[in-house]
Amino acid sequence: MTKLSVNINKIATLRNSRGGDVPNVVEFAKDVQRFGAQGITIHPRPDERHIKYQDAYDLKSVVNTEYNIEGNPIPKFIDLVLDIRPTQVTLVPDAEDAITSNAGWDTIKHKDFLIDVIKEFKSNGIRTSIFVDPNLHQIEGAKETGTDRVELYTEAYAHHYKLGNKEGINPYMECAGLANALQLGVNAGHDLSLDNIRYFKENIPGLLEVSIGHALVAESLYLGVENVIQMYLHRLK
Ligand SMILES: CC(=O)[C@@H](O)[C@H](O)COP(=O)(O)O
Ligand SMILES: NCC(=O)COP(=O)(O)O
Repeated sequence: MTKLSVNINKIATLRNSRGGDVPNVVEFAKDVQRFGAQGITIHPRPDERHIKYQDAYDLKSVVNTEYNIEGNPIPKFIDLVLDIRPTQVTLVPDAEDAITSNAGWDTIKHKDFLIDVIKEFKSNGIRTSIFVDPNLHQIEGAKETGTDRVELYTEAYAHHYKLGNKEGINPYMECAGLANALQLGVNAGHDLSLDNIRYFKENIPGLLEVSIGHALVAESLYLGVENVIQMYLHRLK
């Protein structure tokens, strides 16, 4: 089974555009869990332009599914995650000014850093995942860091799929196969959508979790949040 973790960054973006508390991210998290989502993902960025650090604390008591916090492990982020102790932390090598995540880790170059950070999170009982491009060397490098899982960066898959280029799945199949063989768990995320999720799920062995935000919120504008969650769950069976 593949778990659906709903990324609620975009709900915070909408709220922040007015400066008040509408829509309320905590209520939204409660609702998507009630509608069947098996996880909540947030990705606080250093400028807090969408999810604020306080949101991460406010969500702690209401997330009764898997709580996944993503981000660049700068000291402030590490402290936040150690304080909250979510189910999972996903490490993403974001530049401070990145509009959205745009690359996976170089697990070879940053091996020593990743080993240290991952050790600290795991020794505090937090499952770890690292965001990687679909590249076999990076999967091998990830294994060396001691991480529990990898999150495959699916932007390229989504792009190829939209162009009708089904072979875009191939590097992801190979990387997931290697990760399975190395006993690394496989998550995936970025630009996954109702259109492209079924083919991804059908072709990726051992897909444990997908985190989806941007498309899911956009689709919900037309179809409604509850319907959209049900549609994802159906495709992820
Ligand atoms: C790691 C990843 O792909 C997502 O967390 C994505 O970057 C969401 O972040 P934004 O909502 O800031 O685009
Ligand atoms: N880890 C990926 C994520 O949380 C959501 O990415 P997107 O669906 O907003 O592109």
